[in-house]
Amino acid sequence: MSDSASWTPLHAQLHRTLKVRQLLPSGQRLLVAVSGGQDSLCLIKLLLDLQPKWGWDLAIAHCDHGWRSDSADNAKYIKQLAQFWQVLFYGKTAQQIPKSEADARHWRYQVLSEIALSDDYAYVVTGHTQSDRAETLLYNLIRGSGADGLQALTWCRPLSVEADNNIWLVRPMLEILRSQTGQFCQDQQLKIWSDSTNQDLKYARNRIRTELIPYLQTHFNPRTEQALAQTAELLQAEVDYLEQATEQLYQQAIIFEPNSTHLKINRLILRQAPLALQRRVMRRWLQEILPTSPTFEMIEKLTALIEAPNRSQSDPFPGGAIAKVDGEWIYTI
Ligand SMILES: Nc1ncnc2c1ncn2[C@@H]1O[C@H](COP(=O)(O)OP(=O)(O)OP(=O)(O)O)[C@@H](O)[C@H]1O
Repeated sequence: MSDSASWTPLHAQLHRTLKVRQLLPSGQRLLVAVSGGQDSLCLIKLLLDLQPKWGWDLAIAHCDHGWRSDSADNAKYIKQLAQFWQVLFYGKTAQQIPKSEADARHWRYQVLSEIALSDDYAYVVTGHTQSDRAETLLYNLIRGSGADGLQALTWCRPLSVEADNNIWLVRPMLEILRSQTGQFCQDQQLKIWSDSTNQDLKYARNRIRTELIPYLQTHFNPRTEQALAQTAELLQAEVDYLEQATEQLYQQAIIFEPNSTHLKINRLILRQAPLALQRRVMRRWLQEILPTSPTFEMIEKLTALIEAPNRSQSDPFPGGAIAKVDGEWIYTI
């Protein structure tokens, strides 16, 4: 613990989570993503205080999207904090202002990935909370997601799906509420850099946070955030299990045609499997052949071919591929 810090229940909670879940092993180099909001400030302060116990090498990364008039001052503030804490600071400014939240996120993760790769950080750590998890679950539920989207924010995942670079994105605060991070910053007298775009109700996520969750808390369940996060936690284990079973079934049922890029899949093997796995295998197959993510309708059409009469075929998928039934096989042309 640093000199001025005292051990609070939140320190103990994070320490316990890190131990039980083995999220950030001792002695590792950690790149902590700090926006200046209450969650990531709470995260970095807790990690700094726990550092003597774990022996990590900590650094701070801040990404300036440039989309608020106070963006540069925000970045400067984080740099000053890093200097005060004597922690290495990486500040990156977007060359072009991102057009959407999704673009901003994409750029941010790319930047974090590049820093981690070039300066040898095996872990990038973010301040996502239990409240974020609950909101993400609700957001995805309303948009019609399956269990995969509802598991909402996992504790740990590879930072980049494309590159095999062994950098992990870790979210150690998924059991800590936003109300707790706010209280912690206040108790520790940490100045929060408030993000005016967080109040903008044109962003669906903000409306879920400021209107929908409080409504659910008042009228249905005061522990709405915890309950939704718990659902996400349960679904995470179930999705892991289903994905393993899917992979096994896929490998049993699929055949790669020699001298061709075509794949064919065995209907008799798939018929033995439950619908949940049939759908997942078909999604997996479509992910191989389509240029875009498969939709629910596409997966349903392909799944229907498992029981369809011989010579049935699908409508063209994006990119032009068609699936056809030939006896015990479904193949694409
Ligand atoms: N500008 C930034 N610079 C550095 N880290 C950031 C920045 N913005 C967000 N983060 C990191 O990401 C975490 C989540 O932030 P926020 O909820 O605003 O992002 P999000 O885009 O909703 O999340 P996600 O990236 O999972 O979709 C923060 O706690 C912080 O660790």
